[in-house]
Amino acid sequence: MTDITDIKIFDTTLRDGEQSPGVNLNKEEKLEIAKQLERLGVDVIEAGFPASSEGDFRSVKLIADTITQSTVTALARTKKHDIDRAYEALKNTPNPRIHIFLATSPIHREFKLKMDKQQVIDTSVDMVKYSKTLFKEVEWSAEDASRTELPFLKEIIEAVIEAGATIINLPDTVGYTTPKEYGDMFKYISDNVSNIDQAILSTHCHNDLGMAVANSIAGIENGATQIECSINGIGERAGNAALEEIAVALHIRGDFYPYKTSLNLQEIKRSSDIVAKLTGMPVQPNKAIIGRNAYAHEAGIHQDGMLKNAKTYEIISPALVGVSADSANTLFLGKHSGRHAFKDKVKSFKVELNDEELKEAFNSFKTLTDHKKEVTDDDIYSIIMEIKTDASNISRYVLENFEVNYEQDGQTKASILIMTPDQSQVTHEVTGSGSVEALYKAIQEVVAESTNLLDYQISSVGGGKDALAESRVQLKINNHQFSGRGTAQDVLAASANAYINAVNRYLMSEQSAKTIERAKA
Ligand SMILES: CC(=O)SCCNC(=O)CCNC(=O)[C@H](O)C(C)(C)COP(=O)(O)OP(=O)(O)OC[C@H]1O[C@@H](n2cnc3c(N)ncnc32)[C@H](O)[C@@H]1OP(=O)(O)O
Ligand SMILES: CC(C)C(=O)C(=O)O
Ligand SMILES: [Mg+2]
Repeated sequence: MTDITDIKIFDTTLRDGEQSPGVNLNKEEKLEIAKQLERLGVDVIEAGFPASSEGDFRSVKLIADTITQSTVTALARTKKHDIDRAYEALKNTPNPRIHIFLATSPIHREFKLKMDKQQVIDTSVDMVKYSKTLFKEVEWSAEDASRTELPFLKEIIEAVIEAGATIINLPDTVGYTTPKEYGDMFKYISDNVSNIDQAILSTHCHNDLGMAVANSIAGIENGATQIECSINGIGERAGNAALEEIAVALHIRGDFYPYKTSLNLQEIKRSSDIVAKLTGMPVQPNKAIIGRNAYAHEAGIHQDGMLKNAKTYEIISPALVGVSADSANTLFLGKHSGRHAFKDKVKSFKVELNDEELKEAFNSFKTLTDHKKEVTDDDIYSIIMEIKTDASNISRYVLENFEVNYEQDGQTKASILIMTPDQSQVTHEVTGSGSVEALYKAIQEVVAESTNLLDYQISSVGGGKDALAESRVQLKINNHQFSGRGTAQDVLAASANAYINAVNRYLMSEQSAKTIERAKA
């Protein structure tokens, strides 16, 4: 019988994933994702890059102070300052790891770093040694490893292991490699690096040519025992290898692949949902494992086969990854439901709400039942996430009321009543050429910040004609980009909430920057 190898899952949703253009998570959002990653059972959570900003430092620290099961790691350049910031952020977590990187390929050495081979080796060795004075676990990454000369890669890996690195990551930074080529690189390193038994090898693949998952699997077939990946495959440019695809491929093809992970596959759908919601990056319908259509059968011949035996066309049971068979509720929640049933439902999401939050969630749920016949799991999860990541502890704008009078051939009138951060109530009326346009103009003219709408999206959450509307916006506020999201029964209310949410997220970041300044002073 073939031995089964344990594969460690290193999740980089909160670091490389957050490098996706347009994604900007605040610390409350990052913490919610980190808690879900822990429930999913990932071995390592890469929480961020503390030296990159004060905000990221605080997010990594909050995660490190909270997470107890998974290893928490943070990225650092080969610079003492970056390593010190990572140490400060990670020092309270039970299982800390530093992740330092330096590019090794000729093109990065020559044009970006302006270093020769020896300088790249010396800098890496010095910084691994320095890291070792602060951390037991030191991961070193050879950025752009897949375009690096193999003999040089062998030489530098031997040197950093000698200096104390315990994990060696060989990224395909630009998504250029192929499964055969990437696998061969791991084989070469496993066969030729004299001290490789003192470190574990790791993959980190990008999806520019659509081969990130295949490349990662080729890596483990040739000696790697850690895979770096992200939920929904988000990440720089075309993204990283998708965690859910790797996890389910190894599970479903366990007859072929002798590997196992410690992931709780049932948590995959929920992890995907929370990341899509909080990053504002929806999942494409035909995305493997978690797309809306991944378990839908449309063609008559397929439906006929499914009815006769589901295995004719279905290789993955939706329940395996936490997609309920009909995506409907087993416990129907509606107008006549009470607190107990609601609390029970919240419990099933494994999200903790304190009494105050539970009360607020129940009230929002009850309001929703006045408008919606059936409240779905997605609706309730949206309500919970709105509350968990709310900025209500800061001075902010609250849209108290609005009215829009749409005229097909004329000008649409919008009037709003807003509570401003200094607690004054302001009413304002404008005309515009459409409902959303008029509403946004009214808000824009009331808020003190200079805002400019860059992107606007509206979609439905859950199914049915009375589904909740979810809106996402990107605003430019005082020269910074902020995203906002809003959920409501009505599309205009969702749109208005999204706009206000983006402005409040801006205020929140301003207020926390001021708190940091004050703390420093
Ligand atoms: C492949 C990856 O995903 S790597 C991670 C990428 N992630 C990010 O860059 C997100 C966060 N980054 C940031 O916030 C900023 O880039 C910072 C704070 C890290 C640095 O900002 P700045 O000091 O303004 O530098 P900038 O980003 O313009 O340039 C990067 C500098 O780091 C150097 N550098 C790049 N990689 C490394 C490294 N691994 N070790 C040491 N120095 C490095 C570059 O050569 C350049 O140096 P130079 O200023 O001497 O030319
Ligand atoms: C920092 C490293 C690990 C990276 O993200 C890459 O090379 O893609
Ligand atoms: Mg990367």
